[in-house]
Amino acid sequence: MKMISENKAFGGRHIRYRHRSEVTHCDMTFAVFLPPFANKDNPVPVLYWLSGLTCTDENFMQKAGAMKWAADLGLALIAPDTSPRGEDVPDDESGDYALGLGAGFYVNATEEPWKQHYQMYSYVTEELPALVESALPVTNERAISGHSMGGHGALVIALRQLNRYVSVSAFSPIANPIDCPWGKKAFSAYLGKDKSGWEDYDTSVLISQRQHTIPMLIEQGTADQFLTQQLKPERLLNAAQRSDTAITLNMHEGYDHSYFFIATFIRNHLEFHASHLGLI
Ligand SMILES: N[C@@H](CCC(=O)N[C@@H](CSC=O)C(=O)NCC(=O)O)C(=O)O
Repeated sequence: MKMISENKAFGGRHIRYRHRSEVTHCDMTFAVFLPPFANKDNPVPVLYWLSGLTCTDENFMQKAGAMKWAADLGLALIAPDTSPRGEDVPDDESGDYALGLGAGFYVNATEEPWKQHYQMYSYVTEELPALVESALPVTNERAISGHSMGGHGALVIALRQLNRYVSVSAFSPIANPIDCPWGKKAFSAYLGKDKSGWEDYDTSVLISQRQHTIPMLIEQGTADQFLTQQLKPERLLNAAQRSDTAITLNMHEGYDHSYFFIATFIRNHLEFHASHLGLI
């Protein structure tokens, strides 16, 4: 694991690393924020943040305003990239930002030409935590959150990886990817035309299948340009009602899909996770 940059921030450290991934078969970059006083004698719990379409590890750290609150709470932040990258890594030939580079959708692709590199589910749930927990002053107490495509990823991962995450939250998640244009295009490419495997990566389906007990917090702006065509948050409420699962979905008048919305409410989410991680 090679350090790319290190900057002091809010008394802690923002560091970017690059490493060879055995899972995605390419070099991967991720960012970490370590709060003040995190060291090998005092490892701290982690919030994993999954970003949305077109993002890298940088968007969240630079735009969300999360580091100040993470410093105060004693919480580490880890922000992986949103897809594999590199000369050998395929991209969408038409240049659609919702497929290929920056659009890994946190699935393990089964189809050519994607499957050699696009293994983001395994990367985020297995390889990256193992790496950071062995190399950095963090514990295996984990929470997970994300935005849009990353909100979808965070929810799916928390619902499938029982006991690996104590809490999950999301901003403007793609709630039912098997039934929206972004999700249908990505899942067709990565998972194939046979839709039987798609439901394993769909939050609304996973919630509807059985009662879930993991604490779940979701924010959604009413002025989000992707609200009705791509995100469909009402599907989460319908699914939760079917399985008697408790979720909190806060609708916010006038907020859009941007990081301005995330920055407005990120403190609540960090405190939500910190409370479940035993920090407050
Ligand atoms: N550039 C596109 C819009 C892409 C976009 O809005 N990306 C969002 C995530 S969308 C769902 O996953 C994002 O987080 N962008 C990065 C940022 O820093 O804002 C367009 O032109 O419409």
